[in-house]
Amino acid sequence: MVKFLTEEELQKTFALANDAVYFATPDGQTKYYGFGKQAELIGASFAQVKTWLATLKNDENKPVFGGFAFDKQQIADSKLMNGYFIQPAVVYDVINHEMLGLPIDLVRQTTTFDTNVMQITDETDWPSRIQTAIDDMKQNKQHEKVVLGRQRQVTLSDPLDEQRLLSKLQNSQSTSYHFVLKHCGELFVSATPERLVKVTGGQLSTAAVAGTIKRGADSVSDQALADELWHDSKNRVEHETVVAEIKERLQAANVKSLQVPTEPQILKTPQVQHLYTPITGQLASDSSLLEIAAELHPTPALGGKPRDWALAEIAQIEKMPRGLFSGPIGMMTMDGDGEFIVGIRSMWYRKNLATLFAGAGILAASDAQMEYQETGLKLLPMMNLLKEQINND
Ligand SMILES: C=C(O[C@@H]1C=C(C(=O)O)C=C[C@H]1O)C(=O)O
Repeated sequence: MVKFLTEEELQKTFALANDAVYFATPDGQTKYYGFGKQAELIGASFAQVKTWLATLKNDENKPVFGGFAFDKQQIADSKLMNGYFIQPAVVYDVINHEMLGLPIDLVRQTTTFDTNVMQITDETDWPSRIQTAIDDMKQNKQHEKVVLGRQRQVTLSDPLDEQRLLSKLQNSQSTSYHFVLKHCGELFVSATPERLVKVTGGQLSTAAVAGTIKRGADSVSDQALADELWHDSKNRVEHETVVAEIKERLQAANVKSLQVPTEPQILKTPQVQHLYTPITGQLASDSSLLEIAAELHPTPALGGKPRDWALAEIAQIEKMPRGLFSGPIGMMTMDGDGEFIVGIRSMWYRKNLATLFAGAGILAASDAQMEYQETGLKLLPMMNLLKEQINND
């Protein structure tokens, strides 16, 4: 019998492989590594992925992994950020100790460096740019919400140590999903608390995650902040917009037995706490995971309301296209099950340059400076990973 690789060996293999993927869920039910390439699709749309899936070999129910770009804007010099899907040559299902496919040969050696952060560039004019959206929403009541993102460029002294990155990621952000996709020397990394949609045997689960406040220094102040968030009308409206829209779109997609709690819960990450509403239902027999993902994306947690106005605002106010940031990323098996999460708290890395992303829901009642601070907290999971590249253990 072939010995299953240890986590450390899997992380090392990730660093050595040209094509690799890692996907783990916070409920501990899913943890996959994939290496090598059996099939791929570059620049994927929902329709293209559907057609592509039908061409793949189905023998082992080997999953495919990948992500859709947030919108149609293109990043000119990327083979990953405009949408990319891969069926790896081999997939290691860590939870079930199963290997699907044949191990690939990796003879290359990696050299590891102590990688330092050399330079950080922020969009310091972001508050004044988002103020134009706030002013517009004050004037035009039908413009309810737009989620605006900013990017931070971090220049590194040396290449990323991917093995270290994976091992540090696993020990951080325990209430978030972990996703790392590598192709053509580019890496997309996300530690996101937000599920877009999961389907298991026709049972569908999604969630609204919107409305944010910082964490407290101790449990008393943390609870006080959670209470403040839960009772804050701006955040409750922001959250309710997302819940209502998800519900409406699922009903339009003929999802049955919808369960939508009337009041939100609190979801905590180490940096922030969110309003959170889990939503479940039953997929119609003629529907699919991909169809629901296409229907839901972008929810007003990442786009806004009305959707078309918000997408136009995003394209106009944000300086650079988002690529996979806030796009649906995840995995699917050939039998129709799978899970897409929302690619936030994320970064794109290539050639010693990391681009970090964070966004915030903007309403007429928003304060631009506070939203800038909130996005600063949302950049921390990826900043911490970069800082932990330095060998100090
Ligand atoms: C857009 C992001 O987060 C989204 C915006 C939130 C908000 O504004 O309250 C909360 C969670 C996410 O839906 C991000 O983290 O980049």
